[in-house]
Amino acid sequence: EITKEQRALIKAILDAYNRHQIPQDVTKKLLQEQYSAEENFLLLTEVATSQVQVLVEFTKNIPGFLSLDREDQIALLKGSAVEAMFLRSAQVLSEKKPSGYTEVLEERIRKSGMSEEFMTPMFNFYKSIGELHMTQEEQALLTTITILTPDRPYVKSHEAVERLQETMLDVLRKLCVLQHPQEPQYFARLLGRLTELRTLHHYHVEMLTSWKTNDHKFTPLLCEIWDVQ
Ligand SMILES: CC(C)c1onc(-c2c(Cl)cccc2Cl)c1COc1ccc(-c2ccc3c(C(=O)O)csc3c2)cc1
Repeated sequence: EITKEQRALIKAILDAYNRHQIPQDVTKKLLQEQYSAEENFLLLTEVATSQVQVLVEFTKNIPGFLSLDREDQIALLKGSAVEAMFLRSAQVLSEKKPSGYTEVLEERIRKSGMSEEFMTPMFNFYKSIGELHMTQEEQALLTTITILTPDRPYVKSHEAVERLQETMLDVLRKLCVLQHPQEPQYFARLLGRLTELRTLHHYHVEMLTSWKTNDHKFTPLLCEIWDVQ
């Protein structure tokens, strides 16, 4: 019972999701460079910065996003960047056919000078995403739903964002029923991941502080989007 409009919406979001990816010359470095806590941190910072740029381009292609209040668009991007990056890195780490990035990315995250306490929840999340075997459409829609979360700090037109998010939730719910007929709880499990993302987001604020105290530098874009420095 997916309508024609909803099919068009899925296509638009999936196309945007596939079109906007980190350039090869950036991700390739993860495979080539030395392994040291310093080098790993620098590489992850470079990749995260590139991922934020990709995220901004993807978000601009979410139908309806650009008609939101301009300041709300910024508030949604700032509020969702970390969660969208957890989702993206989770997809890379849980690829069935390891793209070669899977191992190196895990290794570099584990050895980037981040305190141990964040490893467990972070890698539990990665495991729980892997177990879902999400399709491309589900990954793209879940990222979209995360971005369109109305209760981010400083969002003024809460209802406008909520309406957009509900449109996407409705599409995702129908898609889950279609693509996972044997798993009636699948949609609920996906939404459970969004709750886990919020928790990781809270951890991430402390992660940044622990890196900062060890005098780790971020890029201007990351400082801007994460309100650090
Ligand atoms: C500033 C930095 C030290 C940092 O702080 N918190 C986190 C951070 C961490 Cl450590 C975990 C989760 C979220 C964040 Cl923000 C990070 C690193 O963030 C990342 C962002 C994005 C990728 C990422 C995306 C796509 C791809 C692809 C692909 O698309 O083909 C191939 S390799 C790859 C790698 C990895 C790490």
